Amino acid sequence: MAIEFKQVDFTYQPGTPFETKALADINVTIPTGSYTALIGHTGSGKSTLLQHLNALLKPTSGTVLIGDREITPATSNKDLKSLRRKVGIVFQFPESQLFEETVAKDIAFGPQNFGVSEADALKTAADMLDLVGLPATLLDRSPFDLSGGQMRRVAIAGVLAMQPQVLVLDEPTAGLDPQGRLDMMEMFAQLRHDQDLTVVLVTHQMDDVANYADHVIVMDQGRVVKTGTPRDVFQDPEWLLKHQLGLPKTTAFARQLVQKGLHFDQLPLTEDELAADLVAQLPASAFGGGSTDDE
Ligand SMILES: Nc1ncnc2c1ncn2[C@@H]1O[C@H](COP(=O)(O)OP(=O)(O)OP(=O)(O)O)[C@@H](O)[C@H]1O
Repeated sequence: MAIEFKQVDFTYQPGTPFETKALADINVTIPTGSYTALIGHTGSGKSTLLQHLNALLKPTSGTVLIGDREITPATSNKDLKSLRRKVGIVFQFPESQLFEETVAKDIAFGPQNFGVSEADALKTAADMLDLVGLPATLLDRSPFDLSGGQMRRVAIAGVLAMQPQVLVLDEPTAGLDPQGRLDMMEMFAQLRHDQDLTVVLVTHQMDDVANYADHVIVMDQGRVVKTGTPRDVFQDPEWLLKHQLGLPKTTAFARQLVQKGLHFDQLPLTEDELAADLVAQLPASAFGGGSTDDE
């Protein structure tokens, strides 16, 4: 399901001394099936834009097209339920929203709220727990007895239980250890593939953008200042610096190598790309033990 912003402005607390224009003239599309990363310096408007993806916020002016639904300043708050099902948002630290006695009940809460029978919702809960890589033995446990990473997966299972078409992730790996981060990012890639999801990821982790996204939206001071593939966005380090953004670690390392005289046709984005580029530049003699031609 595609989401399109047309000339969207958003102002917090208009007409008060606290009035803040958070979005200005946003014209951007999140294509169906894309893995879109939304990046930008703190305060650039990412969270505000994210809340427009399922009409938690409505534009002050302009239009957001979410699938076939058109959201304008005049859209009523009624009748947004089906939209909220289609676009599932995993907010930062979603585990803080767990509240039920058992893992099963927590995951089943959303579907039951939408009229699914208890038996069917509990069946869905079991399926979703499996989908997020947790064992069925956890179903009857209290969510509060789980590890932080497991709690987060349960919270994500609760969002997936609504069978969204678009999964929106707001800094989903914040606070996890490196292995936990990697596992979580791999899980989203797998879910996207298996569930045919459109994914929107808000992140400050440029490595994740390079490794997983295929479309990037860059924001600065409430405006979209660039859209493109990760390769488009990360080819101009000076431009990124100007917008207070960094490079993926691999790209930053490749840049150091360029300063020491190596050449890359394009700066590599991932470890695999860097390794392949370096190997291609090394002389055959660097590969010890392979050749017996001279003997
Ligand atoms: N509830 C609010 N009331 C008034 N102003 C707000 C509110 N929420 C955000 N803002 C302001 O809107 C602007 C955009 O904030 P937003 O949270 O969307 O940025 P962000 O890019 O998500 O930042 P971060 O990376 O720190 O999460 C900022 O100037 C912020 O101070």
